[in-house]
Amino acid sequence: MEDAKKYIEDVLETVKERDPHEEEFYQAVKEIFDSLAPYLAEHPKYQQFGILERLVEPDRFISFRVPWVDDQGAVQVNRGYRVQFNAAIGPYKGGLRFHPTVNSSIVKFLAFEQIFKNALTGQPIGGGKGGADFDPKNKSNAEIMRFTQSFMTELSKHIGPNVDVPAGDIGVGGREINYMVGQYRKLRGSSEAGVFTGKGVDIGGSLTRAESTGYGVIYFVENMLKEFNESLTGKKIIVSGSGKVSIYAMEKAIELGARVVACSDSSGYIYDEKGIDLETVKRLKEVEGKRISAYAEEHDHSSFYGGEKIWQVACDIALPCATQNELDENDASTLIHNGVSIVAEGANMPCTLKAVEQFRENHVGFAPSKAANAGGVAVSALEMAQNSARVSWTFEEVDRQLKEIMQNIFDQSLSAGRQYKCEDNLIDGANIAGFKRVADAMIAQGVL
Ligand SMILES: NC(=O)C1=CN([C@@H]2O[C@H](COP(=O)(O)OP(=O)(O)OC[C@H]3O[C@@H](n4cnc5c(N)ncnc54)[C@H](O)[C@@H]3O)[C@@H](O)[C@H]2O)C=CC1
Ligand SMILES: O=C(O)CCC(=O)C(=O)O
Repeated sequence: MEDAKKYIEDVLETVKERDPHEEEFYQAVKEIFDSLAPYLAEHPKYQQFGILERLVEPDRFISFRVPWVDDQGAVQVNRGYRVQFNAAIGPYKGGLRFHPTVNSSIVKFLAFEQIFKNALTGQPIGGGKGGADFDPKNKSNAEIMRFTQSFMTELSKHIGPNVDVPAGDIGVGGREINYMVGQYRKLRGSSEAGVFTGKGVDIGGSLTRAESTGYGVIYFVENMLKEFNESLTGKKIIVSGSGKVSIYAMEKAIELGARVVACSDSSGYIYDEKGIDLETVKRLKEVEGKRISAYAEEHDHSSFYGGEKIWQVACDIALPCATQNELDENDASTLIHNGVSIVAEGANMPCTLKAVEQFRENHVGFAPSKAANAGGVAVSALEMAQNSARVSWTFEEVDRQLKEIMQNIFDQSLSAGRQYKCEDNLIDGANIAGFKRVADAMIAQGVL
């Protein structure tokens, strides 16, 4: 065990020395490697084959200029990225994020997480992620189109249905994906649909993809509750964000009898004791592009708390579904003090390492992002399968497969946690189960 711990520490030290400014990337690597000591101790082959050293270095890190012209005729320049991290079990797969905070650390942490998340789904997909430091807020439709076309002019040289298949993430939804598909087709003179997922259904997208990440989070939580013979009925839930993941997590939770009382955006949160009226949130966010405060203006029994964090609202279940490191150790203490029993990560790495430690110490049921939010990428892989076979499955069929995949991810994570940590620890369990699949595939293919 001591040898395994030393091996992990050495590789973590190298990561820090090589890219000292990449804090989020280091955090993501540490979160996974900290789970692995007992497993590595039992299987020395991983050290012999240099698996950890190879895992932390991407196959390829692509960074490029994205020039575009705004509505005033001025030239703007952004930086685009694609990290092709690991393809041991399939083509690179993972979303694109358009947000001003995107940098090398953010895209590397997201791509690294994606390797293990994708492995947990059991499907043949490797790990990648990308994006740009472009802010889509307050941009016209024409500006969004010109930006995405310029972004795709460069990215198209690096992707393909059997090479790298991007999708959406923060700031990238159906409209942006459709523009990118259009530009790819024009540049390549090819009508292959499978180069992107999250496409509009009319151009080869899969039914249920839009809902899949949020629904998957709730299916995962249902599995956790079943262990205690409990259900979602009557549970009080809070959900951060009000974007693609949050909206469909709220939708499924409400459908299954929970009471969602609060959600947020980057300006603050709303609280509605009677339960959030989701149709209003959908209209405000998906159609009108308004701030969440507009909800309180329309609903007398609700309030808006500007600039405040949602985690002060007492609840049974908290779902951080907005962005990385949005929930720190102080927020964790507040939630624990107010009696939270489950925290499930819909966003990628929304809880800091110290917050996770607090949840562990206080026996709060904790669903880590790579397991809980894997439903989105899992349905993306189902979209790829449908595109290859030139078929379209019904909403019910894709939803059925999604449920089954989330159940499998839960079962694998629970049993690996029990086997190597002797406890119901989904964090270590998910990390070990995901690592095993990728590392074994790497060993089987030689030193590359
Ligand atoms: N879209 C997908 O299929 C998947 C997304 N994710 C992750 O889920 C998270 C959300 O992604 P999407 O819903 O796709 O993005 P989105 O762009 O549709 O929504 C993001 C939401 O987060 C809010 N937000 C951003 N910063 C915030 C802050 N500091 N405090 C409160 N709210 C804040 C925004 O206002 C917006 O409501 C990200 O971490 C993403 O990586 C994970 C798996 C799949
Ligand atoms: O559907 C996909 O390929 C990407 C999903 C994603 O970016 C994620 O799981 O974080």
